[in-house]
Amino acid sequence: WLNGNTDWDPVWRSPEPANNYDVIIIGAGGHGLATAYHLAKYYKLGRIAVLDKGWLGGGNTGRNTTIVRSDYFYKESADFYDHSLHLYAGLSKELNFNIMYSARGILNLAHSRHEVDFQRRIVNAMRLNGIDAELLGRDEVFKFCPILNADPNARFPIYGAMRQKRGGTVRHDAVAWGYARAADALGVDILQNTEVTGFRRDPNGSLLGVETCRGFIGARKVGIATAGHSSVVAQMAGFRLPVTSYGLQAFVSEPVKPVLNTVIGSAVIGSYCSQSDKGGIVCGGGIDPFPSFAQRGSAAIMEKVLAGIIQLVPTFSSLRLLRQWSGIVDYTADSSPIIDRSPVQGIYLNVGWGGGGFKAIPAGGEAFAHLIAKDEPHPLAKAFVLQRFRDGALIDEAAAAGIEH
Ligand SMILES: Cc1cc2nc3c(=O)[nH]c(=O)nc-3n(C[C@H](O)[C@H](O)[C@H](O)COP(=O)(O)OP(=O)(O)OC[C@H]3O[C@@H](n4cnc5c(N)ncnc54)[C@H](O)[C@@H]3O)c2cc1C
Ligand SMILES: CSCC(=O)[O-]
Repeated sequence: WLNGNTDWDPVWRSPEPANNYDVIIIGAGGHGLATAYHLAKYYKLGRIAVLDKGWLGGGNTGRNTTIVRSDYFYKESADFYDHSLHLYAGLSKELNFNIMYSARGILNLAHSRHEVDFQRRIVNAMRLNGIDAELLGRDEVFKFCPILNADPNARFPIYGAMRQKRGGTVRHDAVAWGYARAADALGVDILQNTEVTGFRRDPNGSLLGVETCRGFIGARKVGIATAGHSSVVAQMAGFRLPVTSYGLQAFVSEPVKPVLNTVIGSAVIGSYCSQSDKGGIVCGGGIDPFPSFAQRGSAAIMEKVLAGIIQLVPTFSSLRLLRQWSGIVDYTADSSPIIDRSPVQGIYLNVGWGGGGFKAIPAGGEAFAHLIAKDEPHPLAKAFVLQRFRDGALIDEAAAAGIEH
């Protein structure tokens, strides 16, 4: 149906596993699929397979709140995420698939003059890094987003906001589907329902391939892009990672007419939301305060996040909640990712994105493919290495990495 013929034409194949590949990527989320696409298109690295224990895009890439932005504090992060945002702007054309990038802006609200002072410092730091951040005064905020609570006596009155105009939203499923279709068309085998259960190495410790629920599959290079399960997969290969997995929830209301023209969030309140193209108000907040591999979440977080949303937009109190879900996010100590070789020769890592890796998928795929193909870090990812946790060269983006993360 994609190519105009009448009988059903799959958007991607469902091949049987080959006996071996040149590269196996574990995890058919956005990062894994984007990596395979880059390896096939730009490095022509022979036989490539992406394995997923479930369905492609069924992990965090299909469960997130679709925000993209690059308003990070440190230069290493700003350069990386801004490159990703620029890639997103051209991705529909690159993949010939409408990923619905909407540069509707993102507002980080300030609720005191002290917060405004703090945001002024952050905006200046971002502008020094070339990021289009700006500081809005109170009146400018309500002119840009009229539905916000303008009551000066509110529990959290709005004093101003930090805005990034190029921030906004992207349709998350479309990112996974677009990369999957393009990678498949380049000959990448996407093996869904193929759980990796272990690694096989020869007596000298050299990597031979992966054990899966569909048998052994050989490969000399394996990339791990399994987000919340990255520590589980790393343990199969015999090493530990400095990541902890938590549940991160999201919520969507019943669909309503267009009322919210941008992304709004408040670090102090711990809630953020935007309106999806289907009309639902998509809400998110902080992680569940305990490590977990359960893709559900606690009611306490739901109550806290939704109470915060109603603070920001009181009229949303009349909305009915349609659905709640959760993903498992892998957090590092500094809320920055790990794109690096692992301690095991031939195994590579693209993990640690926590609650903020959707915006990084295009650049993450490019950087991870570069690392696997050339066995050296991508220029934009040189700082995101494991060694930083030993020598303390952390890139602490906990504040910029989203709400209460
Ligand atoms: C509720 C929520 C809201 C979020 N909101 C945003 C946002 O607005 N903006 C943003 O930038 N980021 C956001 N994030 C974070 C973002 O979604 C993730 O960082 C990003 O999607 C990670 O992509 P990935 O490809 O690394 O992981 P995933 O998409 O999770 O893919 C990993 C895949 O690995 C597979 N896998 C795991 N173990 C195995 C195994 N043993 N064998 C085979 N396959 C395996 C899984 O099935 C999964 O499909 C949010 C996350 C959540 C949960
Ligand atoms: C989960 S918060 C999303 C983000 O990083 O903007």
